[in-house]
Amino acid sequence: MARPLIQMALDSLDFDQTVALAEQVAPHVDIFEIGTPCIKHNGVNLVKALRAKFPDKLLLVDLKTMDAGEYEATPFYAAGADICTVLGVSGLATCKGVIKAANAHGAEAQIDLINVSDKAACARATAEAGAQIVGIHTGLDAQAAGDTPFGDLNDIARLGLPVRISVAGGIKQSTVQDVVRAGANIIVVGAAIYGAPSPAEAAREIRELVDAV
Ligand SMILES: O=C(CO)[C@H](O)[C@H](O)COP(=O)(O)O
Repeated sequence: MARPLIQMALDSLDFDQTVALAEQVAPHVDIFEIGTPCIKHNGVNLVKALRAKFPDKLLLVDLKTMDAGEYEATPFYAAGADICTVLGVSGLATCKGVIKAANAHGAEAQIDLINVSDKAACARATAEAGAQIVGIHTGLDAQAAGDTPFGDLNDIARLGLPVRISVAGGIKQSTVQDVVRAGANIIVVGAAIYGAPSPAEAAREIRELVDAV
């Protein structure tokens, strides 16, 4: 298996703080995720700024698109996004729109399985439609209620679909190696890095743990 990628979730609303945090953790992560609240607040200009500052990093824009897939995603790919997310609950037509926009830009579409009731069916159908990545995702509100992404990760990994698997939802130092072993190709980390006393140090620890598996 290719080396798992580490994705840093940039979840601040503040433009300058987001860029500053990206600078701190850059040596240790592969993908910068512009989180949903952050992209809603700052828009496409933040994509352009991060693209210009970090030409060698992958950029994921967490649009969580729910409708008008191609129309919504196109300007973000055009601004330099490598990956945009679309909600599996939006339905196949919207997912296909984002996949089409991704393909038109030589980029990738990620299907977020958050709150999808039949995750295996959604993952199968969207993989068949050409999605490159499916995201197992326990959102922040569900985490607060005690949920974790681990069971869903095992279920989806077992399907052996021709997609990369991303996992998000409270991943931290004590769980990151288990998710790598369970088959995650992209490990998303937010609070465990940005909430640490030293985000750079926390990102470095995560990198070491992932690379040691
Ligand atoms: O997409 C998100 C919320 O919808 C977060 O960015 C994602 O869950 C990662 O953050 P954390 O590691 O704090 O859960």
